Amino acid sequence: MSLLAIDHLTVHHPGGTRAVDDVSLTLDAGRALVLLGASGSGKTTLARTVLGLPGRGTTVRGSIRLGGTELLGLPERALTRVRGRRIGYVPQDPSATLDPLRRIGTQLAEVLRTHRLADTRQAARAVALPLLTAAGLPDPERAAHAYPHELSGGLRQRAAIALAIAADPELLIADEPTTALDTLVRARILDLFTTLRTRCNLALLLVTHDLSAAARIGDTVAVLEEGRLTAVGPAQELLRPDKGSGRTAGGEIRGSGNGESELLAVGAHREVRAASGREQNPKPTARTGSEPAAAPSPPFPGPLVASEGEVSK
Ligand SMILES: Nc1ncnc2c1ncn2[C@@H]1O[C@H](COP(=O)(O)OP(=O)(O)OP(=O)(O)O)[C@@H](O)[C@H]1O
Repeated sequence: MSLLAIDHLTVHHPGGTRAVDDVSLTLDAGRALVLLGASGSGKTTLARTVLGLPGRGTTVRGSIRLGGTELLGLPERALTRVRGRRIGYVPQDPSATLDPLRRIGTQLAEVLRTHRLADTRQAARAVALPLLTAAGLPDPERAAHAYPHELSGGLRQRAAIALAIAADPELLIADEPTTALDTLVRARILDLFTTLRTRCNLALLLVTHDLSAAARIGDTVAVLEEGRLTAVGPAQELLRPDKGSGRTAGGEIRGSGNGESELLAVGAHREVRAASGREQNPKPTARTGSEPAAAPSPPFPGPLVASEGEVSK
């Protein structure tokens, strides 16, 4: 049984916009699923619906099961327990989850105590430092004492990731978590997700409009267009440029819609061009001050960006 099973999910926003249209996907423990699509394609609505936060006045149909538990229709109190405890959330802007007025360590301790994973301040502190280390903060003691504004953008996002994984969730949902970061830091944060997923058997649902981020995360990619699932498949297949043509298979693969890595049919090509030198996928680098070194790059053919009007914003 898959950890996450989304079945025939349809979400209407007030006013009638069908943001998610009959989407079925699955995600297993320890695996990654990248939701890739242009602005307005429904990625955030889908991810937030899994979190139980589709938005006021939305109509949701279908099914979302986490480890066999149906999430749709759960009372708010039960959903609150699921969020944080079973599903961790990393937003684009870490200030959405970090309180600017409290130290990082205090915020981590609160999450641990809320979910009854630590009874005392001392116990919470004992867990907080390894969590900050796991999130790649090079000086966890300092980070624990810091207020969010005292950390660089990359380290702040790592602190938000530490908060998201504090309760040892089974699923991590990250919505454009690297969009605000520069290219090098972006690669390192993406590699951190891969490290967490493989070391902690954490399933990752990553929302992005960025093909290079999708390629770096790898595993399975699901392409959304106007709320519909138009392709599902392994990143290596879906994002690989055809030899010499500069196109990917992403536009020509029709997914089965059930999240399995099966490539069923061939249609029109989606044009993709290689990035310029400045956008090159960064190679692993030595530690440079505040940011720890990146993990080795995944075996993808190189940097990719969508052509104008396609999957990039
Ligand atoms: N609260 C809302 N009320 C009405 N319509 C909404 C609301 N939120 C989103 N929408 C609409 O739903 C559709 C999907 O939006 P959504 O934000 O899920 O897409 P997205 O792919 O995440 O885009 P982006 O990358 O720009 O965030 C869009 O047409 C959007 O205008």
